[in-house]
Amino acid sequence: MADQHSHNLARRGLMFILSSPSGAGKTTVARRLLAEDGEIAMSVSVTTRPPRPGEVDGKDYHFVDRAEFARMVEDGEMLEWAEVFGNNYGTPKAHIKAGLKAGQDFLFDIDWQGTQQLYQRMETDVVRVFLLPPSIDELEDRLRGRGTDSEQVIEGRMSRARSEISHWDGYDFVVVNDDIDECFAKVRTILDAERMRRARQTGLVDFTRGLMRQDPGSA
Ligand SMILES: Nc1nc2c(ncn2[C@@H]2O[C@H](COP(=O)(O)OP(=O)(O)O)[C@@H](O)[C@H]2O)c(=O)[nH]1
Ligand SMILES: Nc1ncnc2c1ncn2[C@@H]1O[C@H](COP(=O)(O)OP(=O)(O)O)[C@@H](O)[C@H]1O
Repeated sequence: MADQHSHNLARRGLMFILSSPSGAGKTTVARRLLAEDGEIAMSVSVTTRPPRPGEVDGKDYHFVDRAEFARMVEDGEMLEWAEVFGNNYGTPKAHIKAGLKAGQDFLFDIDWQGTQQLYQRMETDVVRVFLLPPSIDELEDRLRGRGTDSEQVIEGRMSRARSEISHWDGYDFVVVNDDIDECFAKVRTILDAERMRRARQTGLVDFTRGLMRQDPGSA
Protein backbone atom coordinates (compact mmCIF):
# COMPACT_ATOMS: atom_id res chain seq x y z
CA MET A 1 0.00 0.00 0.00
CA ALA A 2 1.21 3.44 -0.87
CA ASP A 3 2.35 5.79 1.87
CA GLN A 4 -0.55 8.12 2.76
CA HIS A 5 1.60 11.19 2.33
CA SER A 6 2.14 10.40 -1.32
CA HIS A 7 -1.52 11.34 -1.85
CA ASN A 8 -0.97 14.95 -0.85
CA LEU A 9 -1.47 16.62 -4.21
CA ALA A 10 0.13 19.86 -5.31
CA ARG A 11 -1.87 22.81 -4.05
CA ARG A 12 -1.90 26.55 -3.68
CA GLY A 13 -1.02 27.87 -0.20
CA LEU A 14 -3.61 29.53 2.03
CA MET A 15 -3.69 32.57 4.28
CA PHE A 16 -4.74 31.46 7.75
CA ILE A 17 -5.86 34.44 9.82
CA LEU A 18 -6.05 34.00 13.56
CA SER A 19 -7.64 36.92 15.41
CA SER A 20 -8.91 37.34 18.94
CA PRO A 21 -9.54 40.00 21.52
CA SER A 22 -6.25 40.59 23.30
CA GLY A 23 -5.71 37.90 25.96
CA ALA A 24 -7.99 35.24 24.47
CA GLY A 25 -5.07 33.03 23.43
CA LYS A 26 -4.15 33.91 19.85
CA THR A 27 -0.40 33.97 20.51
CA THR A 28 -0.54 30.67 22.40
CA VAL A 29 -2.40 28.92 19.57
CA ALA A 30 -0.24 30.53 16.87
CA ARG A 31 3.03 29.45 18.53
CA ARG A 32 1.83 25.89 18.88
CA LEU A 33 0.66 25.77 15.28
CA LEU A 34 4.04 27.02 14.06
CA ALA A 35 5.84 24.48 16.25
CA GLU A 36 3.73 21.44 15.34
CA ASP A 37 2.75 22.07 11.73
CA GLY A 38 5.63 21.87 9.30
CA GLU A 39 3.76 23.48 6.42
CA ILE A 40 2.75 26.88 7.79
CA ALA A 41 4.98 29.94 8.21
CA MET A 42 4.30 33.19 10.02
CA SER A 43 3.69 36.23 7.84
CA VAL A 44 6.13 38.83 9.14
CA SER A 45 4.63 42.34 9.10
CA VAL A 46 6.38 45.64 8.51
CA THR A 47 6.00 48.19 11.32
CA THR A 48 7.11 51.68 12.34
CA ARG A 49 6.84 50.68 16.03
CA PRO A 50 10.26 50.55 17.72
CA PRO A 51 11.43 47.02 18.59
CA ARG A 52 10.76 45.83 22.15
CA PRO A 53 13.56 44.18 24.10
CA GLY A 54 14.07 40.68 22.74
CA GLU A 55 12.32 41.32 19.41
CA VAL A 56 14.31 40.35 16.33
CA ASP A 57 14.19 42.32 13.06
CA GLY A 58 12.94 40.08 10.25
CA LYS A 59 11.48 37.54 12.67
CA ASP A 60 8.99 39.39 14.89
CA TYR A 61 8.58 42.30 12.49
CA HIS A 62 10.47 44.12 9.77
CA PHE A 63 11.21 47.37 11.61
CA VAL A 64 11.28 50.44 9.34
CA ASP A 65 11.02 54.21 9.79
CA ARG A 66 7.99 56.23 8.73
CA ALA A 67 9.56 57.39 5.46
CA GLU A 68 10.31 53.82 4.36
CA PHE A 69 6.82 52.66 5.36
CA ALA A 70 5.26 55.51 3.35
CA ARG A 71 7.42 54.61 0.36
CA MET A 72 6.30 50.97 0.51
CA VAL A 73 2.63 52.00 0.61
CA GLU A 74 3.19 54.49 -2.22
CA ASP A 75 4.93 51.86 -4.39
CA GLY A 76 2.13 49.33 -3.83
CA GLU A 77 4.31 46.94 -1.85
CA MET A 78 1.69 46.36 0.90
CA LEU A 79 -1.16 43.88 0.65
CA GLU A 80 -2.84 45.85 3.45
CA TRP A 81 -1.83 48.22 6.21
CA ALA A 82 -3.28 49.98 9.24
CA GLU A 83 -2.43 52.42 12.00
CA VAL A 84 -2.72 50.95 15.50
CA PHE A 85 -1.96 52.99 18.64
CA GLY A 86 -0.12 55.61 16.54
CA ASN A 87 2.16 53.14 14.71
CA ASN A 88 1.83 51.74 11.21
CA TYR A 89 1.65 48.03 10.46
CA GLY A 90 1.45 46.35 7.09
CA THR A 91 1.72 43.06 5.23
CA PRO A 92 4.38 43.04 2.49
CA LYS A 93 2.98 41.70 -0.77
CA ALA A 94 5.72 40.10 -2.87
CA HIS A 95 6.80 37.41 -0.40
CA ILE A 96 3.21 36.27 0.27
CA LYS A 97 2.16 36.14 -3.38
CA ALA A 98 5.19 34.09 -4.43
CA GLY A 99 4.81 31.79 -1.42
CA LEU A 100 1.14 31.04 -2.06
CA LYS A 101 1.90 30.10 -5.64
CA ALA A 102 4.61 27.71 -4.44
CA GLY A 103 2.21 26.02 -1.98
CA GLN A 104 3.35 27.81 1.17
CA ASP A 105 0.71 28.43 3.87
CA PHE A 106 0.94 31.62 5.93
CA LEU A 107 -0.30 32.39 9.41
CA PHE A 108 -1.47 35.95 10.11
CA ASP A 109 -1.83 37.55 13.50
CA ILE A 110 -3.82 40.68 12.62
CA ASP A 111 -6.89 42.51 13.87
CA TRP A 112 -10.33 42.67 12.25
CA GLN A 113 -9.46 45.66 10.06
CA GLY A 114 -6.46 43.93 8.54
CA THR A 115 -8.57 40.79 8.16
CA GLN A 116 -11.21 42.70 6.21
CA GLN A 117 -8.63 44.23 3.90
CA LEU A 118 -6.92 40.90 3.21
CA TYR A 119 -10.27 39.29 2.55
CA GLN A 120 -11.22 42.01 0.07
CA ARG A 121 -7.99 41.52 -1.88
CA MET A 122 -7.33 37.80 -1.55
CA GLU A 123 -10.76 36.34 -0.81
CA THR A 124 -10.30 32.79 -2.05
CA ASP A 125 -6.91 32.36 -0.34
CA VAL A 126 -8.09 33.61 3.05
CA VAL A 127 -9.39 31.54 5.99
CA ARG A 128 -10.58 33.70 8.89
CA VAL A 129 -10.60 32.23 12.40
CA PHE A 130 -11.69 34.12 15.52
CA LEU A 131 -10.95 32.97 19.05
CA LEU A 132 -13.23 34.02 21.91
CA PRO A 133 -12.66 33.76 25.66
CA PRO A 134 -15.19 31.67 27.63
CA SER A 135 -16.09 34.79 29.69
CA ILE A 136 -15.01 38.40 30.25
CA ASP A 137 -13.79 37.55 33.77
CA GLU A 138 -11.59 34.78 32.37
CA LEU A 139 -10.21 37.17 29.74
CA GLU A 140 -9.20 39.64 32.44
CA ASP A 141 -7.67 36.84 34.55
CA ARG A 142 -5.58 35.71 31.58
CA LEU A 143 -4.32 39.22 30.86
CA ARG A 144 -3.32 39.63 34.51
CA GLY A 145 -1.88 36.12 34.68
CA ARG A 146 0.31 36.76 31.64
CA GLY A 147 2.07 39.43 33.72
CA THR A 148 3.27 41.48 30.75
CA ASP A 149 1.08 44.57 31.26
CA SER A 150 0.52 47.32 33.82
CA GLU A 151 -2.95 47.81 35.33
CA GLN A 152 -3.52 50.76 33.00
CA VAL A 153 -2.57 48.77 29.90
CA ILE A 154 -4.84 45.92 31.02
CA GLU A 155 -7.77 48.35 31.30
CA GLY A 156 -7.00 49.62 27.80
CA ARG A 157 -6.84 46.06 26.44
CA MET A 158 -10.14 45.15 28.14
CA SER A 159 -11.97 48.06 26.55
CA ARG A 160 -10.40 47.29 23.16
CA ALA A 161 -11.35 43.61 23.64
CA ARG A 162 -15.03 44.51 23.91
CA SER A 163 -14.92 46.33 20.58
CA GLU A 164 -12.95 43.48 18.95
CA ILE A 165 -15.55 40.95 20.14
CA SER A 166 -18.22 42.97 18.31
CA HIS A 167 -16.56 41.98 15.01
CA TRP A 168 -17.19 38.24 15.46
CA ASP A 169 -19.38 38.17 12.35
CA GLY A 170 -16.45 39.03 10.06
CA TYR A 171 -14.94 35.55 10.41
CA ASP A 172 -15.49 32.16 8.77
CA PHE A 173 -14.87 30.15 11.96
CA VAL A 174 -15.30 31.03 15.63
CA VAL A 175 -13.73 28.91 18.39
CA VAL A 176 -14.18 29.47 22.13
CA ASN A 177 -10.83 29.01 23.83
CA ASP A 178 -11.86 27.38 27.10
CA ASP A 179 -9.57 24.33 27.29
CA ILE A 180 -6.42 25.10 25.30
CA ASP A 181 -5.92 21.54 24.00
CA GLU A 182 -9.50 21.34 22.75
CA CYS A 183 -9.25 24.78 21.18
CA PHE A 184 -5.99 23.89 19.46
CA ALA A 185 -7.45 20.63 18.10
CA LYS A 186 -10.36 22.56 16.61
CA VAL A 187 -8.06 25.09 14.95
CA ARG A 188 -6.05 22.20 13.49
CA THR A 189 -9.21 20.63 12.12
CA ILE A 190 -10.10 23.86 10.34
CA LEU A 191 -6.63 24.11 8.80
CA ASP A 192 -6.60 20.46 7.72
CA ALA A 193 -10.01 20.71 6.07
CA GLU A 194 -9.23 23.98 4.32
CA ARG A 195 -6.12 22.41 2.76
CA MET A 196 -8.35 19.87 1.04
CA ARG A 197 -10.58 22.42 -0.68
CA ARG A 198 -10.87 21.48 -4.32
CA ALA A 199 -10.14 25.02 -5.51
CA ARG A 200 -6.71 24.96 -3.77
CA GLN A 201 -5.66 21.56 -5.11
CA THR A 202 -3.88 22.51 -8.28
CA GLY A 203 -2.65 18.93 -8.73
CA LEU A 204 -6.17 17.53 -9.12
CA VAL A 205 -6.42 17.99 -12.88
CA ASP A 206 -3.42 15.75 -13.58
CA PHE A 207 -4.22 13.34 -10.78
CA THR A 208 -7.82 12.68 -11.83
CA ARG A 209 -6.78 12.43 -15.47
CA GLY A 210 -4.26 9.79 -14.45
CA LEU A 211 -6.88 7.89 -12.44
CA MET A 212 -9.26 7.85 -15.37
CA ARG A 213 -6.56 6.51 -17.69
CA GLN A 214 -5.51 3.65 -15.39
CA ASP A 215 -6.78 0.11 -15.96
CA PRO A 216 -7.55 -2.02 -12.90
CA GLY A 217 -4.56 -4.19 -12.05
CA SER A 218 -2.00 -1.80 -13.51
CA ALA A 219 0.53 -0.23 -11.15
N1 LIG B 1 -3.56 45.53 9.78
C1 LIG B 1 -2.46 45.02 10.34
N2 LIG B 1 -2.38 44.93 11.68
C2 LIG B 1 -1.27 44.41 12.22
C3 LIG B 1 -0.20 43.92 11.41
N3 LIG B 1 0.77 43.44 12.24
C4 LIG B 1 0.33 43.62 13.50
N4 LIG B 1 -0.91 44.21 13.50
C5 LIG B 1 -1.73 44.57 14.68
O1 LIG B 1 -1.13 45.64 15.37
C6 LIG B 1 -1.52 45.58 16.74
C7 LIG B 1 -0.34 45.92 17.66
O2 LIG B 1 0.65 44.92 17.56
P1 LIG B 1 1.92 44.98 18.51
O3 LIG B 1 2.58 46.32 18.42
O4 LIG B 1 2.81 43.79 18.20
O5 LIG B 1 1.36 44.91 19.97
P2 LIG B 1 0.50 43.79 20.74
O6 LIG B 1 0.15 42.71 19.76
O7 LIG B 1 -0.69 44.56 21.20
O8 LIG B 1 1.39 43.33 21.83
C8 LIG B 1 -2.12 44.20 16.96
O9 LIG B 1 -3.53 44.36 17.08
C9 LIG B 1 -1.80 43.45 15.69
O10 LIG B 1 -2.83 42.53 15.38
C10 LIG B 1 -0.33 44.01 9.97
O11 LIG B 1 0.53 43.63 9.19
N5 LIG B 1 -1.48 44.58 9.51
N1 LIG C 1 -7.26 27.98 27.20
C1 LIG C 1 -6.52 28.68 28.09
N2 LIG C 1 -6.70 28.48 29.40
C2 LIG C 1 -5.98 29.20 30.31
N3 LIG C 1 -5.04 30.11 30.01
C3 LIG C 1 -4.82 30.36 28.70
C4 LIG C 1 -5.54 29.65 27.67
N4 LIG C 1 -5.11 30.11 26.46
C5 LIG C 1 -4.16 31.04 26.73
N5 LIG C 1 -3.97 31.20 28.06
C6 LIG C 1 -3.08 32.14 28.77
O1 LIG C 1 -3.69 33.43 28.70
C7 LIG C 1 -2.71 34.47 28.50
C8 LIG C 1 -3.04 35.24 27.22
O2 LIG C 1 -2.83 34.40 26.08
P1 LIG C 1 -2.09 34.93 24.76
O3 LIG C 1 -1.91 33.74 23.90
O4 LIG C 1 -0.91 35.73 25.14
O5 LIG C 1 -3.28 35.86 24.20
P2 LIG C 1 -3.35 36.90 22.96
O6 LIG C 1 -2.22 36.60 22.04
O7 LIG C 1 -4.69 36.61 22.35
O8 LIG C 1 -3.27 38.26 23.57
C9 LIG C 1 -1.35 33.77 28.46
O9 LIG C 1 -0.74 33.86 29.72
C10 LIG C 1 -1.72 32.31 28.10
O10 LIG C 1 -0.77 31.41 28.64
